[in-house]
Amino acid sequence: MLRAKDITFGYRKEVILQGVSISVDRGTITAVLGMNGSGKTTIIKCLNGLLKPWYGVVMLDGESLSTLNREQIARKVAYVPQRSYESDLSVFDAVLLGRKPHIKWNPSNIDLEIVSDALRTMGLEEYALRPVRELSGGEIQRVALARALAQEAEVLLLDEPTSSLDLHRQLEVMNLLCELARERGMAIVLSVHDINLALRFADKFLLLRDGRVYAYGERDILTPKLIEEVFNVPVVMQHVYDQLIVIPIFDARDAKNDERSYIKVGAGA
Ligand SMILES: Nc1ncnc2c1ncn2[C@@H]1O[C@H](COP(=O)(O)OP(=O)(O)OP(=O)(O)O)[C@@H](O)[C@H]1O
Repeated sequence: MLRAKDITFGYRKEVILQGVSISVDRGTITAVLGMNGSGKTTIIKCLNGLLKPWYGVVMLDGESLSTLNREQIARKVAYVPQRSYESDLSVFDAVLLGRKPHIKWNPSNIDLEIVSDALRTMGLEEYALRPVRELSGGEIQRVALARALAQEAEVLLLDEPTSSLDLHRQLEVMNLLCELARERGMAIVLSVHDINLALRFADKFLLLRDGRVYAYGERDILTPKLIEEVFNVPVVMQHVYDQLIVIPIFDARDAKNDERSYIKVGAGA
């Protein structure tokens, strides 16, 4: 559905991404992982055509993104940025904006129904008439997700979609994304810092380090050694209730030498 080949991109003269390739199939979730500044947002923006790669090509359903205009892209690709906007619009109108690529003159009853469905799915019905700027960070993040749902795109690109959500909402949103992938066949790419959330819900993993692909593949590529190399933190991986989890470990001797490198996760870790 969405393929990027050998993407190289930089801001001004500085190279940020080098030779990044990714292939996203319908019905799957790909998690993009890496340290702060490794290029996760940048690759997601390249996949959406918001940034034009210096080299390489992004193909959307067999067509090069560079040959499509914003509206053609928006009919197929929805993008939820990391920092969602604060706006004077009501929640309903903000979500209705998701229908823009489909609306000619006025929204039809079908458009309004789709917006209502998206609000319902994201648990936002009671907020429909409130201005977005009065909502909490997590509520605004759900508005952005509702708008992406209303867009009815086949590809969903999400930049840290769970970063402002409480534990309950994180699981709710990730389960919803799984449902969208499995039942509607959407191709989903998300950047995420919570490696355990990624492990639990994603099918494929793209690990970036300094703008290059350090590893790319299915769950079996994620080993403690690889995670340590990418995040510079030693970890162990354990099964808990059939769920593989990553636990950062604390080495007192090394931490004494370099406090920045290690994260303490609690006694006995
Ligand atoms: N508009 C910009 N102009 C110049 N440099 C930028 C711009 N946007 C990002 N960068 C730089 O590009 C690099 C990659 O940024 P990017 O936002 O893609 O990283 P990220 O992996 O998403 O980081 P984070 O986990 O902190 O969100 C960083 O060094 C950042 O400072």
